Amino acid sequence: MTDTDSRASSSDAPTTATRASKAAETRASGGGILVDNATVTYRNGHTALRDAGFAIPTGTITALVGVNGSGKSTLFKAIMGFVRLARGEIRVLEMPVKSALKQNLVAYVPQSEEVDWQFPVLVEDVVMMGRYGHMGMLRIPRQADRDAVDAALARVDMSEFRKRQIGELSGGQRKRVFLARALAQDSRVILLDEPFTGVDVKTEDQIIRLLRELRDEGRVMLVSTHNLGSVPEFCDRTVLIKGTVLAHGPTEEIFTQKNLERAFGGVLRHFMLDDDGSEPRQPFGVFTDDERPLVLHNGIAARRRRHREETPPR
Ligand SMILES: Nc1ncnc2c1ncn2[C@@H]1O[C@H](COP(=O)(O)OP(=O)(O)OP(=O)(O)O)[C@@H](O)[C@H]1O
Repeated sequence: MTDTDSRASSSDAPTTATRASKAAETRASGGGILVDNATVTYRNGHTALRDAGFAIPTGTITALVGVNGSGKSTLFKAIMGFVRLARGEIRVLEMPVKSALKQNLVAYVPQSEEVDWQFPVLVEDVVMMGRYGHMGMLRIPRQADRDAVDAALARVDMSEFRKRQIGELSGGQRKRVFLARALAQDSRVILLDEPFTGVDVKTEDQIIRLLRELRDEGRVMLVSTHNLGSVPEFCDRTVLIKGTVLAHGPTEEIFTQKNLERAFGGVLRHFMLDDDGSEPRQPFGVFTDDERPLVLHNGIAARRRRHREETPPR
């Protein structure tokens, strides 16, 4: 897909100073994802992403948070090489996007709306698609491919559904199948577009547990989500986006009331409550963009109690 027109100009050529700072960012990215000055302009002239920059290391889960239309999917498309950058650069695992894609290192778990659920295909066939890049031209699966599919289905607890048509599954089951496809691909970088939309809390917890395991295996995950309440629980880092990157870094530093207000403006429902009415007041703030609200106490994101015993995000 080439949804963009190229607007690169000679004045954007990197100077020695910018090259040095980019090298520093690449080191800081720890070989994960580096987005440097990335700008995407669609064919109709709309610039959906302007001079976006952040770096995330491997072995981490990063939330991509912003209002509808802030450029989250556009950023995913740019990392997947579906849209061209007008200027700037994206590097994945210290290589250009093209090379990373060629080596099957990047997997994408799409939003539900992007999938044709009426298309007659079995669950196991969807997961096998993750193996295509490992097969020859004729796409004849070998034992290693079948083993990878079996393992991936087992890991998301969907083995018993393997002969079902994909359209016959619930929303949460469909998400798990697409996660299994990413697992079968054995990619090091996994991009998840709204993995929690339309799934119940139990499935959401299952997905979060799996993402933590993948993080501990040294993979890098970028997760777009409107479930603000879940972000401090499982995302080590956060990228706040609104046409550009407003802020990025460790979630506890980025998920502040001030930053969230910048990212969401008046879009979020935001309540301020006093805890006991005593002076000086210690306000609770509740931000809600979806079914799971984010609770801030003294401007700091609170976590759900039941996750406190688990390994804290790094
Ligand atoms: N193919 C396209 N051509 C022109 N403009 C587009 C195209 N795709 C997206 N846009 C515009 O680019 C902006 C960013 O869209 P994008 O889909 O990246 O947002 P998003 O943050 O993923 O939104 P959501 O949370 O609703 O999924 C929006 O203003 C959108 O209308």
